[in-house]
Amino acid sequence: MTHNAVEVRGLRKRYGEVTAVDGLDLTIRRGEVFGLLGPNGAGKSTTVEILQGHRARDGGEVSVLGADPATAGRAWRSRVGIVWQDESAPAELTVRETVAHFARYYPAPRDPEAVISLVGLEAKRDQRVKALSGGQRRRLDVALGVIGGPELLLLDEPTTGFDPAARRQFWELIRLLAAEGTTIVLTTHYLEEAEALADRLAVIKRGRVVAEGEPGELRARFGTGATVEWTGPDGAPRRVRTATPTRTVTELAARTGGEVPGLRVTRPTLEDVYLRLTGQVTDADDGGGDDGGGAGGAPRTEESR
Ligand SMILES: Nc1ncnc2c1ncn2[C@@H]1O[C@H](COP(=O)(O)OP(=O)(O)OP(=O)(O)O)[C@@H](O)[C@H]1O
Repeated sequence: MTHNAVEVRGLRKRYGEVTAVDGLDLTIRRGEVFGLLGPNGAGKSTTVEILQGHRARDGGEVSVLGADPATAGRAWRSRVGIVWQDESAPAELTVRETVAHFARYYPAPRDPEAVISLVGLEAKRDQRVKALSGGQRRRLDVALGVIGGPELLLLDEPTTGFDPAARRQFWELIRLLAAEGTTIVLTTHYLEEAEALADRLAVIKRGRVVAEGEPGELRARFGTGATVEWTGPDGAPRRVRTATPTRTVTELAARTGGEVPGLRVTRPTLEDVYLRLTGQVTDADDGGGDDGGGAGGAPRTEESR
């Protein structure tokens, strides 16, 4: 019996010639919110579909709530909540009818009215599904994902197409569910979403995990150093990446005899770390190292990587 909600070792999946998942390892603890990040085609949806038991794997070991999703039965299924990318709740039913209808599929469902309130659809409870906005529809999808009272909730890009306010409201909902003890796994392309929600996250590239940890830990591990920018004596912008920004600024200040024009010191964001980890930005793109100096140019810097 494992205390982890999800354990994946050496997972493999091919579609014909395409290797979608290529030896993926993942450990997701009970009670945590876990984010899966990665560029288009990295293998996130395939992985989530395998965890749901909706896609067969070609190799590796998978345990979800202590069972293998490939062979787990109905009782296991009722413990796992799923929010599909394209949910198709019956359009003619009202919100209340839809949630009550889905509740009947589960042995111990949550109270439909409470779930409608939880996802913030009280005001729309008697509205037909077809009359809901995209964001409201997505909330209904989440309501259907949690109506069975799942221990684990799997969400594939839940906030795609949300406006910023709807996204914030959705985050609150995820936090609420997490506070109630639900383990949550979500894929997202929004770095700020991963940072806001995830206790831990994994960055996937070409079907493998290239980094895993707490958002702050990943930033600290892979995003060391800082970028110092200023305006050179010729008026042109200068930029260096350095592990010792204070020293760089002190040297610059000594050189300019006081205020450094246009000075800006920035630390890498999670997005910077992510783009480097997935190879979508290189150090060179990112102003890494000595930029060549020029008149009154860059002070000597220590490379951070
Ligand atoms: N049903 C399928 N048949 C054939 N190839 C597929 C199928 N589903 C996914 N693939 C391929 O497998 C790879 C991984 O796809 P997957 O959808 O898992 O990635 P993803 O990380 O979820 O991408 P996105 O961020 O674009 O949703 C891609 O190259 C994709 O084209």
